[in-house]
Amino acid sequence: MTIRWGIVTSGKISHDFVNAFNSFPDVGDQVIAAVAARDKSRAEEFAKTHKIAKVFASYDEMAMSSDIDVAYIGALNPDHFKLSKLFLECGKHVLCEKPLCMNYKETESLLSIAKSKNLFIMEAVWSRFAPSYMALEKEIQSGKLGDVQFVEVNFGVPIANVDRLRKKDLGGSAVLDIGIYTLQFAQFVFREEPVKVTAFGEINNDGVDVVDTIILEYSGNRRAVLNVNAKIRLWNKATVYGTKGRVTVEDPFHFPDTLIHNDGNVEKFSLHTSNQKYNFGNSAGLVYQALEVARCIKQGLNESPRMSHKESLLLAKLRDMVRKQVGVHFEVDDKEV
Ligand SMILES: NC(=O)C1=CN([C@@H]2O[C@H](COP(=O)(O)OP(=O)(O)OC[C@H]3O[C@@H](n4cnc5c(N)ncnc54)[C@H](OP(=O)(O)O)[C@@H]3O)[C@@H](O)[C@H]2O)C=CC1
Ligand SMILES: O=C1OC[C@@H](O)[C@@H](O)[C@@H]1O
Repeated sequence: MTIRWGIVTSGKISHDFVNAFNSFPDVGDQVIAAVAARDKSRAEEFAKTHKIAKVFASYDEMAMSSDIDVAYIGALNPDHFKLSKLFLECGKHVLCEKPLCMNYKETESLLSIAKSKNLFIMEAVWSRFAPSYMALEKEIQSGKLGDVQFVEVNFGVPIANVDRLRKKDLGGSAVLDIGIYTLQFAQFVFREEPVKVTAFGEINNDGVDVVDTIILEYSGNRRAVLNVNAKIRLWNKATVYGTKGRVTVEDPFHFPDTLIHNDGNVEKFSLHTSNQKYNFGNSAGLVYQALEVARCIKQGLNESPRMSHKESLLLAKLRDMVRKQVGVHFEVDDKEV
């Protein structure tokens, strides 16, 4: 069974996703079959660049076609719910860029639509499929660190002036865009809902958070301190501390290629290099989530155990809690889904 992908939008991350896919040595029985954009000429240009066979004049046309099995949604945050819903209701599986939705309400509604249609959907938290994350999980589960007590993560990228980050109507929010990676890292380590969330930050003149400091408290007085910053570049690493030692996930922790183990051993994970031009760091790693999507679809799964629906719901809940404390409110928060 060939898995046929339909790329939704001709944007930067869609470019990176297709580049990562096409440059990977073996994607198995999968193909990038089609693309759709708001404007057909942009879709045609995208298709020409990436040698994609089919171009659709609109998202709706591709959703209704029988030419694709799964949609990759590379749209702006406010359109994730609408477009994922469109493709699900047309019987297509979905991989939607992070954050899956603007808030918990949308996330819950979208996942229930997928369940009712018996279709696969996943939030593209691509970090979870990094080979280095598999090694990190093994290290934590091995007991070498002892009992994990503390996690600290920094994620600072100077993108506060990028429209999709700084403008509320485009879904701008540091916690939605980059803070999600720090939250998912803490959840990857502790695997339980925090008992307390404390957050404070800075908002811009559009009411969008550009800096967030988040403290997650877990059972047994375990904690995570997350520094999120859209104004300046930080040393974007994550460290997991236990009673017997620590492991550091080097910059960029959100898709790392280096782990520094407690004994000082530096473990490297090479990404398939190619002459592709990417918009974002380590984007070659975007292919690993696509391999997982295909695996799950072929096994008839509706979700991936590595980035489950429960996890997406919890991340949405935590983002809503952070936004409430920092003072960021979206119009969509007042709407019934
Ligand atoms: N996984 C990762 O590493 C990354 C993930 N992302 C995520 O991907 C998503 C897109 O980010 P990115 O690719 O940088 O975004 P872009 O600025 O490239 O825009 C993506 C698409 O959104 C549509 N769009 C652009 N402006 C508007 C607008 N004003 N109103 C409505 N639609 C518009 C266009 O679709 P069309 O082509 O159809 O016209 C565009 O191609 C975000 O949700 C972000 O969180 C982003 C970067 C990295
Ligand atoms: O997901 C992402 O990766 C890191 C940053 O580039 C951010 O803006 C983007 O959305």
